[in-house]
Amino acid sequence: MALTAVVRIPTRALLRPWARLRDSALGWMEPVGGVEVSTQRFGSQRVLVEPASAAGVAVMTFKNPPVNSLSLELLTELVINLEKLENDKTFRGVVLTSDCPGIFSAGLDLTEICGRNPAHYAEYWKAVQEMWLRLYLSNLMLVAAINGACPAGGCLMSLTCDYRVMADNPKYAIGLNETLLGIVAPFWFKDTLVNTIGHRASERALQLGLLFPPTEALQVGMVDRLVPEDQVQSTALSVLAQWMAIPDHARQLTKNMMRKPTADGLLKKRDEDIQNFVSFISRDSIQKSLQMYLAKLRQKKG
Ligand SMILES: CC/C=C\C/C=C\C/C=C\C=C\CC(=O)SCCNC(=O)CCNC(=O)[C@H](O)C(C)(C)COP(=O)(O)OP(=O)(O)OC[C@H]1O[C@@H](n2cnc3c(N)ncnc32)[C@H](O)[C@@H]1OP(=O)(O)O
Repeated sequence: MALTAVVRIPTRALLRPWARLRDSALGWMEPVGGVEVSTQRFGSQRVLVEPASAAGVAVMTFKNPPVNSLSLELLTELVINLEKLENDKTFRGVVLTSDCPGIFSAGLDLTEICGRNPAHYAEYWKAVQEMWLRLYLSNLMLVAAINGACPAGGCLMSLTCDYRVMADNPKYAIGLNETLLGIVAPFWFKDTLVNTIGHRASERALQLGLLFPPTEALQVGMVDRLVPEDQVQSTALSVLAQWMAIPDHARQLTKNMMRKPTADGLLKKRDEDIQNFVSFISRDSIQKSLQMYLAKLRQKKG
């Protein structure tokens, strides 16, 4: 079924993006000559992209059941869809969210880093790096609508966003819990956290592998806002509407100025980071820890 519709955004609003917010607030919807905005839903098996009702905004929904673990396929699809949005200059902001009830993302797919061969670990780690670099340096405004549990790689993904809205449900937790699995968050995970919550709080959180319930996550600055579960996405969209009022070029240059030095840390030594990861994850002791952790997860039900 064709879902394409075309909305026309006046050229003056594209030249002055902040005018769009004001114009739409005034109920100005007249289709006058301008640039075509596709409202077509696109995406792939595990990543759905839907234009939101506000012009220039899309919602990217992860649907990799049961827990949105970041498999190689999901990572690849995420990057491809993000690139599509970036290449389509009509989009300025994206909400990232999940289709898995109660789970934003369970983080890296443990079956990708457990019981495989070094070539697979290298390929997988490159995809993890790529996901982080693309999201962290994206020119788009990214808002995470965290509608469930958000450990480890899921937390990292949300930390790449410009703003985080989380469901105020004490059952959910967010954090970089790698040490609980007997593994170590790489330096760029650490840097992303430090840039968000500061050095001391990061050191404590990383050493203890803390998973913060929503209220504590808000207190420490890991998320920016808590709302009832059914308002997570709508709040994320209204936050984006506020950010849209800022001229893109100024906001993008500012974002780049804040983030590029951190990203450069990895860009300068991607291959070395891959080698470190492969040799670390291939150790027998690490593989044993991961197998035990996976077994515990699987036993939980039994
Ligand atoms: C010196 C340093 C050099 C280099 C750096 C080295 C190393 C760094 C390496 C890696 C960094 C990794 C970061 C990560 O992201 S690791 C992943 C961490 N994730 C977690 O700890 C989350 C684990 N999952 C959970 O806590 C829960 O599943 C939940 C809270 C997300 C959801 O709970 P539910 O009760 O709703 O669901 P479950 O019954 O627990 O799970 C359902 C199903 O899914 C499987 N599963 C869960 N999480 C994962 C996962 N991350 N990967 C793969 N599979 C997962 C779980 O086993 C169940 O499977 P079955 O149905 O039983 O088969």
